[in-house]
Amino acid sequence: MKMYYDADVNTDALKGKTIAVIGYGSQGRAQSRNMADSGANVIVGVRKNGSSWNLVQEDGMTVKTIEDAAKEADIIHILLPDEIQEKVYKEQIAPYVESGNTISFSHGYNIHFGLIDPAADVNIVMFAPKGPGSMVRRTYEEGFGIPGLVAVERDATGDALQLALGMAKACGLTKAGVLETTFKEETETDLFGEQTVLCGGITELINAGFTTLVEAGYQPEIAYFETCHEVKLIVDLIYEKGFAGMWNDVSNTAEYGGLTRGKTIITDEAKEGMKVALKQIQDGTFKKQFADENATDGANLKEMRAAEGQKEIEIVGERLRKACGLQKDD
Ligand SMILES: NC(=O)C1=CN([C@@H]2O[C@H](COP(=O)(O)OP(=O)(O)OC[C@H]3O[C@@H](n4cnc5c(N)ncnc54)[C@H](OP(=O)(O)O)[C@@H]3O)[C@@H](O)[C@H]2O)C=CC1
Ligand SMILES: CC[C@](O)(C(C)=O)C(=O)O
Ligand SMILES: [Mg+2]
Ligand SMILES: [Mg+2]
Repeated sequence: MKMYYDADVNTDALKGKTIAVIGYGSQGRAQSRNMADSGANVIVGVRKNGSSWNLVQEDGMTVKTIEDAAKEADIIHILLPDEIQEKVYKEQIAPYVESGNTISFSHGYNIHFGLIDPAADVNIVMFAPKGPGSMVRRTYEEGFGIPGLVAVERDATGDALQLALGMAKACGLTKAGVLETTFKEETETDLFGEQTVLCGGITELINAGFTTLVEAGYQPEIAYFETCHEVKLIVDLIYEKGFAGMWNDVSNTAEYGGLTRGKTIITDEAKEGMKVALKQIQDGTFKKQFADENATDGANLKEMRAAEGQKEIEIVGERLRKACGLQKDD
């Protein structure tokens, strides 16, 4: 394992460099503000008719069209949704990329799957915060950072790693530590994590627990507290102290019940499903399915999104979060 901290980054790694952050969404907004607040020369490239354009200006950052930002930059850090990066890169970025420039990402998807293929005299790097944009910004404002990953796919100029680390440091990540990886490893593990555990797995687990209790006649609000609300509090314990720290903090009853019953819920069958999901990531099946989905303008995704919003747990949850002051009225 190779971990980089603040002290491993050359102090002048980004000296004289202009960084164009392309996209001002979850990661783009957080990362560009952090880097600018750290003293880096950051410009933001977004489309003129989109909602980000005004937001960049309201935040006091320099806004440009994607083409102008790409033209001006030494480092082009692409933080657009993965599914549109290929088109925007080909049409609005690639024509302006010069020899010795750096193309940077926070997820290896488009490079690993061969959708973006910069010229041979261009660096290809990644630094990826291991968490959502809101946390990237919040922890930076608190004087720390979240951990991240760094990878160099191509070092054309001899200083590609330091450029990536310079940006990671400016975002606050090297305060917590940045682990070296490859585009392949980051892409495959990130997709696996979000599909099977972090996003896909946990929502299905929570909803299965919630509906089991409701169908058995318990109040939905009680079911929500037990199967959803407390998840964060228990995961916070695991986040801070590991499984052992969590088991130590909960009652002996919970520890005994959890250790004997957990395995009967997440059985070998669940692990077999995880293996299938991993295989589909590795052999390109998922990439093809996602591309086909995007070719229909996300028709299935829109339907699934709408169905999620209609779930009882979402309706009960919103009411309860507002009643408890955990969520503000819209
Ligand atoms: N979300 C996260 O927390 C994490 C994301 N990542 C990676 O970071 C990258 C960015 O993800 P994320 O921040 O979620 O992206 P977002 O979906 O939040 O990006 C939104 C931004 O993209 C712009 N955009 C959307 N469509 C277009 C288009 N057709 N043409 C031009 N601009 C467009 C939007 O502009 P407008 O306002 O004009 O629509 C907006 O500025 C991805 O590679 C992702 O995998 C990595 C770690 C965590
Ligand atoms: C877990 C989802 C994620 O991979 C992330 C926040 O790291 C993403 O793609 O948004
Ligand atoms: Mg991730
Ligand atoms: Mg991801």
